[in-house]
Amino acid sequence: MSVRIHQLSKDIGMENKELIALLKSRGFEVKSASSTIDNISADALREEYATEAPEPEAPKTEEASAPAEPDAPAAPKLPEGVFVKSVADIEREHEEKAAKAEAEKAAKAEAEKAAQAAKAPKPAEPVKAVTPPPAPKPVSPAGPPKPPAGGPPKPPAGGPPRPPVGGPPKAPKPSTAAVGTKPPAAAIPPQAVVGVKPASTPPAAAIPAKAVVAPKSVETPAASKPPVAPKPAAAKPPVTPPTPPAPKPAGPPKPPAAPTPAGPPKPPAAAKPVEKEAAPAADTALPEGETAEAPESGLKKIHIKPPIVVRDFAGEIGLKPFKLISELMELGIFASMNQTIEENVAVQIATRHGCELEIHHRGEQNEQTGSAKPKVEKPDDDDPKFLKPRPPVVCILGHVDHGKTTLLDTIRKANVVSGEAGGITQHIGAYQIEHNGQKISFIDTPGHAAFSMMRERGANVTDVSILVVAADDAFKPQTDEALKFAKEANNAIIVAINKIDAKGANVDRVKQQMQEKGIAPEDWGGETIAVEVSALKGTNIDDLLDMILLQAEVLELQANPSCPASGTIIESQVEQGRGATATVIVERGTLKRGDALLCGEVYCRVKTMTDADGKVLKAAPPATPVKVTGWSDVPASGTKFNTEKNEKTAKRNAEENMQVRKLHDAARAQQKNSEGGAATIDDLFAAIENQQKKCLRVIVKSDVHGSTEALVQALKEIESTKVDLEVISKGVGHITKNDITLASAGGAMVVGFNVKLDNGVQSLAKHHDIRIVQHAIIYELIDQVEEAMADLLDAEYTEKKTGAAEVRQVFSVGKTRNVAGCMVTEGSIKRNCIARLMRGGQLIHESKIDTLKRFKDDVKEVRAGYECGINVAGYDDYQEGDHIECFAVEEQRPSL
Ligand SMILES: Nc1nc2c(ncn2[C@@H]2O[C@H](COP(=O)(O)OP(=O)(O)OP(=O)(O)O)[C@@H](O)[C@H]2O)c(=O)[nH]1
Repeated sequence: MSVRIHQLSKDIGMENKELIALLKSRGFEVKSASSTIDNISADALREEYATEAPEPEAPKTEEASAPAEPDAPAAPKLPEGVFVKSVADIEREHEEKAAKAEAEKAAKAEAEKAAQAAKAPKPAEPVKAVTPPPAPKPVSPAGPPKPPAGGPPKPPAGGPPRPPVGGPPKAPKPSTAAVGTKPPAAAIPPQAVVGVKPASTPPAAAIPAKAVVAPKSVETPAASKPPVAPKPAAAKPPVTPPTPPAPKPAGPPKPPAAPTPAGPPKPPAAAKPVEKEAAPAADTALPEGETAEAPESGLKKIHIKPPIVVRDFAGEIGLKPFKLISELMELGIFASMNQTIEENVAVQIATRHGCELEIHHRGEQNEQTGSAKPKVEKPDDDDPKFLKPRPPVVCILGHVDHGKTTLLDTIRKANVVSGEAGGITQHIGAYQIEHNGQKISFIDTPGHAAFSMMRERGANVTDVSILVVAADDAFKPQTDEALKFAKEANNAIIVAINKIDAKGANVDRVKQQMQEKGIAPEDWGGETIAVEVSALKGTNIDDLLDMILLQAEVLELQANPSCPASGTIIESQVEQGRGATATVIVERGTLKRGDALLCGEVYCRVKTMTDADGKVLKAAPPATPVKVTGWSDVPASGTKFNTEKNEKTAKRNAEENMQVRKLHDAARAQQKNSEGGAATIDDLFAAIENQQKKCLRVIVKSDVHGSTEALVQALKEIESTKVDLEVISKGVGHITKNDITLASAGGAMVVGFNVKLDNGVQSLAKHHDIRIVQHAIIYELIDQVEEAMADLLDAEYTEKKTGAAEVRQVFSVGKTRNVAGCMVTEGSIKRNCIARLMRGGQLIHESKIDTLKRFKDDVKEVRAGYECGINVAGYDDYQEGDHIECFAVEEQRPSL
């Protein structure tokens, strides 16, 4: 809506020209009386001139009616726009100015303070609170307040300050009101006020606000002018004092929608407590629109636990996995959704997406947040007050056939030896016995060299090592090795000098060797307990047990039986109908049925627990060996296990461990590849040579995990410069059809130790021409594998000199043929054997002997010391003194 100039000039009682000039001076683009200006500006002008117009009449209406007023006639003579101020007006103006100056000061000071809080106190209130200064006339809250001049973009009132026209009434301006309400004015930072709606009609709101903002509001016409009443007001004095807004302060306060810093003031909070409120607001309360989440860093915290899998990580930082993958590619990292990424890469990506990454490693406690994975065991698990005495764990070590199993058998009063293939122990056994009311746990370890790893493992989980030395054989290499393990494991050592009943037993020799090896026996002045026993006859077995308990007492063996169980896998295998089983030693806590265990990449929910005699146990306290079923796979012997919260957690952690391992494998492979790139020429030749080498590929299957390990180790130790051995797969359990399929694909043979064949395996192997070697004795098996390796080599042939003859005379036979008359000087000459004719040490001809005669008869063989006639095929130019040497070619088995 717009208003034409001529209409407006009528309304405000001004000449068109004058109005046009005025408007031009105020920046309006008006040319003629038919030009228009916007309604708001027009209203502002009306208001302005309506305020001024009544001035002359202001001095009381009643008086105005008095005709005899001496000065009255003079008034009209004054030039337009000029008015005369009364003394009171002038005084009031001075007061206002002073007050305003004060207000400005205070406003500045407080505005600075409040600027930070930047929160808009309620602007409406000041207006409301203001009692208009000497309102010259009774005011009728005539008409709705008009939209402010300051509201529209072109505030017509914003022009140069207009000289007061209307006289005194001009004073009651909002600015004055603002002065009167210092505190609010001060508290309101400029920005906060901008856009603030006044208490009256929403659009008009800016007026009081502006008045407050601009201390010079007295001179800011539009802003400072009170809203003008509609037309009629122009002629009459009904000045609209600032009060009008007051009645409507509660009017539609703007919805606090605009959450900009300059957002609307809060309607109620308003005026008075502004100062009080403003200050604390700066510290604590955040302005609306800002979330409490905006910390100083502005980063969202993410807690994550490695391995960092791409898909999970994408979810955490709110990215689509494919987006994350492409970002990783930008960084030169090629990872699929299920692969893991390095921590530093994750941190980099997280930061890029406004997140702060906090990585909690396994077992690491987050001290700050406490949000890391809860510890499996209480920190006070090893607090002395929880510790209770526990049985000793004893291992029996020694050279093969020195009587370890017999000793254990005697101790257990059970015949274990007879059940063993080849009479040797080939896998670890763990048992518990009771002696004098006290328990002792035993671990039996194999003595064969191939099982040194298992022996080492046996020594590492035990407290006491019994070193069995046969009195008739004394210390052997494996005895020394066992001693080394026992020392390294920091075990107490007891030497059992066994077979004292045997013929040739020499206890002193053993003791002598003990002294030489730094474990002098007690009766020789040393500190090592040595017990002379006969495992076979049971001699001194009780003494040995007494000594074990004595050692245990000295060691003060204790453990907390109340905490979650943890321990070590002694041996593991796959058993028909039971799946993966493992013999474990509980080291801390009590293992119970239903417990969830984590062991590297394998987890378990304990299904059954049995002791060495097959007795089912419900709980296994510290130092108890038990066989556990319920494993997800065969756990590796020698690895530690611990109890997890539940099966789900155990499974998840096992999967994580697997991820980590795969990551490491990949990294290692990558490193290997990169190292390969820097090969020297020598490496290249070595590689070519290796390629020319034959290679026997094998799949190893064995009854228990430890035996598989031992067998693989033994196979790798087979030395050969001609054939390599590569184990392409190893496992526990019977030989299956899968093994044959794998062997067929990989060109391998299957090596089975102490295992049987599944149904149909034999025929499948025949069909695929796969060789299977199996044996229950490890060294027999190793021999067979060596043979298989040698079979890959080409046959070797050797020549053996079988005889020699010297040519004494040359005879002609027929017209063209000659025969050498010879004396056999060495061995024998056979027909058809390979012969070399040598002359003066030089080879003249090599061929077969096709004619061998004794006198006139053809013979097959002529021995040394006899004469004979010889013809070497394809040659007849013999000379006296030539030598004929005969050879036999023998095929020899290739050696490794
Ligand atoms: N005379 C005599 N023979 C014994 C004694 N102890 C064991 N033997 C015999 O020694 C042989 C080997 O006994 P094992 O108990 O199998 O020996 P080992 O040390 O367990 O052997 P590996 O299991 O192969 O390490 C068996 O024939 C036993 O009968 C003993 O005290 N006296």
